[in-house]
Amino acid sequence: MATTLPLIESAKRLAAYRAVDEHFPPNARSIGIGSGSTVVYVVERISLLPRERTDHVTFIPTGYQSRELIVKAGLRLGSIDMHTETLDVVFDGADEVDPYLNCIKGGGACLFQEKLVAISGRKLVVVADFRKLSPSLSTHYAPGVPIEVVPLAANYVLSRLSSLGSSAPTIRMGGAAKAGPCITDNGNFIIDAPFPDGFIPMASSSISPPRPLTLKSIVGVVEHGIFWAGDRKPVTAYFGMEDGTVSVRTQPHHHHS
Ligand SMILES: O=C(CO)[C@H](O)[C@H](O)COP(=O)(O)O
Repeated sequence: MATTLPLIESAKRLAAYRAVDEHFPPNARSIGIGSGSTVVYVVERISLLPRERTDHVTFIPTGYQSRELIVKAGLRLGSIDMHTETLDVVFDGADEVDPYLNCIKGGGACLFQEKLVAISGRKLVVVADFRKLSPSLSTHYAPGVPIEVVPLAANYVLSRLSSLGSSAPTIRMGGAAKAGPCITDNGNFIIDAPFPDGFIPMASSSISPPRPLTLKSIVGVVEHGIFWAGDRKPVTAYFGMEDGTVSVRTQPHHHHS
């Protein structure tokens, strides 16, 4: 394991640097900054740009971690609730990405704000390493689909998810640093809901399949971590590969709405 860690970190960094180099607009006004360990390198790259390219840009975070990254890099912090203008671009990580660039997100429990910021952008640029590539959603990322729920409704949502076909959905725990459940930046719980292979249908970029939408109609579900490429503006994904290259993918079909 000691030898694979630097490889993965360098894969993340290569993907993030290339994504910034190709998508940070010359006259940027506002940029969304997502969450996770890969986005750290996005902010690192942005902070290396000439100040005149970043001085007038407002950076919109997707949670506390991302807010701290922006502040510590000396960049100008904004907030999605204060911001009405479409963001030029949103950079974010992902837990699993299928060939249509549909994603599972929420491994870091930030999926609600990530989705809010992603839909507020003109385009989404995903940065990840090769481990995130997946032929079909919910086959590679073992915990399944992260779902943010109002705490009072957690048991009800668990039972609804089981009857929908999720195998052993669980409330995410805080781990060593927190007794009891993981609490999101919005004060909610996360349920991780694994689904059997094929449950989440492979969708082309223009179709939002009906089944996952039923997740949203469960009382108590705030948001789920399936990011349909068709729900958003164009998506481009940068994957740092094992051989040191970066694989750039765009949606097979672009729909401009
Ligand atoms: O969705 C997320 C947080 O909710 C992250 O973007 C996702 O977990 C990827 O993180 P990392 O870059 O550390 O693998």
